[in-house]
This record gives sequence, C-alpha cells and structure tokens, in this order.
Amino acid sequence: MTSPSHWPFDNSYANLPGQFYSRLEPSPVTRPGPIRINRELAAELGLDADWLASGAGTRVLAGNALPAGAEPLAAVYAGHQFGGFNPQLGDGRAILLGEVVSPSGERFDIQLKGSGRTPYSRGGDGRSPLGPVLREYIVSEAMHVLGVPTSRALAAVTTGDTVYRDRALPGAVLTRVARSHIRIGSFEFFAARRDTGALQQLADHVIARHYPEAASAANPALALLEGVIRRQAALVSRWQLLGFIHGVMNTDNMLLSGETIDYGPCAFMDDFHPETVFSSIDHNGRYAWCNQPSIAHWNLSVLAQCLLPLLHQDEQEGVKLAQAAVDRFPEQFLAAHQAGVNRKLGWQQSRDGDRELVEELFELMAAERVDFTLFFRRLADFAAPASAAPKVEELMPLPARFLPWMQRWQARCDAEGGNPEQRQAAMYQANPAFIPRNHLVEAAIAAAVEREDFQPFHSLVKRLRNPFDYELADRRYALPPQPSEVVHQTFCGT
Ligand SMILES: Nc1ncnc2c1ncn2[C@@H]1O[C@H](COP(=O)(O)OP(=O)(O)OP(=O)(O)O)[C@@H](O)[C@H]1O
Ligand SMILES: [Mg+2]
Repeated sequence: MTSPSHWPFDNSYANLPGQFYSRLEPSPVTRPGPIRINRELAAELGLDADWLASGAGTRVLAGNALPAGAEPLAAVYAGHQFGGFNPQLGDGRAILLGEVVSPSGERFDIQLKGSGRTPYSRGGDGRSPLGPVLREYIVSEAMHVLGVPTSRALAAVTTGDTVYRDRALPGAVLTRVARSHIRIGSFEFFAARRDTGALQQLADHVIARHYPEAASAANPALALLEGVIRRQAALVSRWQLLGFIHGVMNTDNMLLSGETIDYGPCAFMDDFHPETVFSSIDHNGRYAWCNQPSIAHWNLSVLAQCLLPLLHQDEQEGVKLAQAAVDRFPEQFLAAHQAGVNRKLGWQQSRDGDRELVEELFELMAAERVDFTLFFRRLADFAAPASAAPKVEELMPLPARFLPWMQRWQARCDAEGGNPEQRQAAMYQANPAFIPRNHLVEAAIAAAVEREDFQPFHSLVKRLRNPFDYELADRRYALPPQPSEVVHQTFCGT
C-alpha cells in the first residue's frame, strides 16, 4: 500500500457510455463526524481503517472530499415498484465513488448512501436520516455473518445537518460495499427504451463481473439469465430460513449479482406466521414472508423479458428460452430450501416422509406462534440434551403440542444415525441464537437519535458478529421482545 489515503480503484462501470449514469460529486455536509468503521471489511478491501477513522477519512466518508482515483457517479435505472412500472429511477441519494479491487483480487463497488441530490432524486433531498443508516449497518453486517450474500457496511458517519421527514432528524451517510449495484431495474431502463445496444453492453458488463463462465456459453445472455435465477433462488431460500422479510422487493431492489440490497423496511420475524409483514407501506402484504419466493420469481420474469432481444433473433424463440429458464425457478428454490431445512433440522440427506414432517412443523409453529429463531435453536439443544453446550432452554419453553412432533423428529434423526453431538454442533451452525431483532435495532436507533448515545448500536453490532455462539451472559440479545417492546411496523425512512 502506497499511502493510507490511496484506494485501489479500478473503475469499470464508469467506463460504460454516459447513458448509464450521470457523473457528479457528492454534496458536502456541514460537520462530518465518525460513528463506526468496519475494520474487518476495510482490511478485506485493502483500505487503511485508521485512516478511514481519521478526520481526513471521515471527510471522504461524508462526501466532503474525494479519494484519488474516484470517478463519482449516480447510476440510472427503472423498476417495478409494488407491481407498477416506473420508467425513470436511479440513484437518487447514492453516489458510486468507484470500484476497488481487494488484495484477494475481488472487485467491490464503494458507494455513499445519503450523499446529496442527483439528477434522479425526483422530489427527494438526496439525504438519509441517521436511523435508516444505523439499521442498514446493523442488519446488512448481521446478514453477512449469517451466511447470506449481501451488500455490506464499511462505515457510518454523521453529517451535522438536519434531515426533515415527519420530524427533524439528524442526517448520516452510509458507505455501502457491494459486488455491484446493477439491478433488474437497470435492464428495465434500457428495455423500456428498446435500446438493444445498451442492453447488450450491460449484459456483457454483468457477465464479465459476475458470471464469467457465461461468456463462453453457446448463448451467453441465456447463461446469464440462468445464473441470476440460480443465485436468487439460493438467496431467497436463505432469507426464508432465517425468518427475514425484505419488505420492498421491487425490481430496482434486486441485484444481478445475487446479493441482498436495500435494507429499508426489512425485519426479522419474532413470532412465526407466514403472512407476516412489517413495512408500513405494504398495505396488501405483497412482500409478506410467504410471498417472497413467488415475488422473486415474478421479478426474474421481468428480467427475462428485458433480455429477450439478446436471447434470440427470433422473438418467439427467445420467449421459449426465457420461459423455460424462468419456469425452473420454483424447483431451484425448492431444492435450495430443502437443503436449508435439512441443515436446520440436523439431517444429512432427504428421506421419504420428510415433506410431511416439515409441513406439519411449519403449521404447528404458525398455530403456536413460536419464536422462529429460538424454536430452531431449542431444537438443536434437543439433538444432544446432555452436551456441555450452553442451551437456550430457559428462553424458550416448548409448547406441549410439539411433543408428538419432536418424537417423530427424534426418530427421524435416529434412523439416519450419526453422532448426536456432531448433529447438534452442525445444527447450532445452521440456527443462530442472535439475530438483529427489531426491538433491539429500534432501541439502538432511539438511543442514537434521541440521546446521541451510540453505545447500544456498537454493542449490538459487536454481539451480532458471532450469531451462532450462544452465551448465557448475552441472553438479553437472544430474548424475544416483551409485549411492550414488540415492533409492529417498519418504515423506509427515505
Ligand atoms: N431522500 C431521497 N432523496 C432522493 N431520492 C430518494 C430518496 N429516498 C429514496 N430515493 C430514491 O427513490 C427510489 C426508491 O427508493 P428505495 O427506498 O428503493 O431506495 P434507497 O433505499 O434509497 O436505495 P437503494 O436501493 O440504493 O438501497 C430510489 O431511486 C432512490 O434513490
Ligand atoms: Mg432501493
């Protein structure tokens, strides 16, 4: 590394023609102040965490200065929002500084979110209040350690400016890191304008960055589509098995890279019910937990539609190829889901009768409204009740109605054989004890916003770094909310 302020930029998106973005710099803020630097991620990226935490680093992270080699821009996109098409969206409050290539050779976008107005801001102020910045930091980092492909948080800083929503709020900027920010909506923008040349350039760009094997396929656009479908099937199955509800699965919030993006009104379920919705703007439950796989399927059909001109010269032939690829999503989702369920239940392979057992389990969980996270963790306790591992027993009394099911689960485990302690250890790795529970996230945000006390935020981020290692001393982070603490609604906070 030459100098600590030197970032290993190698910008490829900025080399695309101008129709893909608008070049502009972040708008300066009044008084940049540090909140947190993600030191682990900084090291992975080859950035100097001490420099990032310094005054000079804080100014860069707030958008008041640019690191050498940055080529700041706001990307254009379109998107289906709650089912309705909006032909003109784009980074309305985010600016891509550029792409860095990490010491291990991986390419990552570095983006400031909340960094001022852009040509795509429409009526918005281009800013972000502190609360949503802290939420995105906490939840995206938690998702990463839970094994979910996701955008990440490199840093959060305060701006010293006030942001006006339903009340005056402190402003903040999040530095977001992702393998790219190219969305289904990025393709929709050019498809709506029938710009096949731009679609081809964007597809080539995505293939080079995320699906290099597709470049040598007989039909690269089809290989790209199939790759995206596979990754999204895997991604959404991970969300489902963590009880994660994204909340705003618009096509402009789905990345071609297969990473989770946009932690607006997202939430983890406490009590299990399939129709759970948290987002204050999702009045019809479009993005409820149980609908996420079918919405992903629908969004992927939108992508397929955009790619039609690249799939085949003959439109009818293109439609056939697209349809066949999209039609495979349900089986791919199911395969990923079953593999995930097996891991959660401590099974190595699928067996006859599993489906009924699993269906009954989810029905029972919904009927009893058990805590999604603790139920599975408690089940892992039962895999080897006498083991020395700390158990969540006292946090999660199992309703008596589960006993007959538990006996069948135990018999199913016994039939497969294996060492119970090994099964338990594997189950602990598939069933976290600690997730970013809504009431903890809200409490951390409230302390920061109302009292400028960032300690609960830091403690929560720290605790969530080891979600699978339960310790009795940290039981309060594992506990479901008291009735007075339950969060019923989440807000985009835009
Ligand atoms: N305060 C704001 N000012 C300007 N534009 C905004 C603002 N909030 C949201 N937008 C824009 O509105 C659109 C939809 O917002 P959405 O909540 O999906 O995105 P976001 O949370 O800002 O960003 P991302 O998807 O990048 O995480 C996006 O184009 C976004 O840039
Ligand atoms: Mg968005």
